[in-house]
Amino acid sequence: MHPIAVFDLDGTLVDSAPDLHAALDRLMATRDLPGFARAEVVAMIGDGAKVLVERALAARGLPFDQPALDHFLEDYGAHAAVETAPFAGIRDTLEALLQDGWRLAVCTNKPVAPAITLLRELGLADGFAAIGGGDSYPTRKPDPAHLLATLRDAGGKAERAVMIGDHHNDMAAAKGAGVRPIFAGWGYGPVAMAAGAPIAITPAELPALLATLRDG
Ligand SMILES: O=C(O)COP(=O)(O)O
Ligand SMILES: [Mg+2]
Repeated sequence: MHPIAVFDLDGTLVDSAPDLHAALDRLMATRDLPGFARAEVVAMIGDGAKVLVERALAARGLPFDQPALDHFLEDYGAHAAVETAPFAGIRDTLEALLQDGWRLAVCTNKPVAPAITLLRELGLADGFAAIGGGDSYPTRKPDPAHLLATLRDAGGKAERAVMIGDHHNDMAAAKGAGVRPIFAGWGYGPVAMAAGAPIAITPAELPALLATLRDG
């Protein structure tokens, strides 16, 4: 069975904060509310679109409401790849891992529709055996069932997999699933979120790091 490298999306494969930020600011503008600084938005990312909108509204003293989420999803879905780009070195790293015999998958809390749109627009979608979104299965990260379902769809199993992510949700899902975690030090999460997992400072470190895990 293939070894599988499962990647988180936002903050790990792609720097998606600019388009999430822009869509959130447009949502706020529809309600005559002020927008956010990038650092504020980055700190709100990690638990999917609903929680993102919930956090943005809460920051303005408002409760969650469904029309706000619907507006955000429609707007973001149509503008997910305007400024969003893969982090430096990601394309080469994915290519190197495929060459090394790794199968690749994505496990993201972003809803699966914009996740697929985004990966397609960036020309990355074809490399992945499975893309498990935040609404693809009954639960999402940190629930290990999200990662295990993604692995199943990719044709792999936990013992031969690694999970690369930038958030404590990624590390928790990996731990719970019995998958070896790697913390993406280039992403949005503070390094304390690594919680003891090996840390890669740049994507270029991954092929060598994963080779030690596969062979070790
Ligand atoms: O959409 C989010 O909030 C997080 O998405 P991620 O799981 O790809 O980091
Ligand atoms: Mg992330």
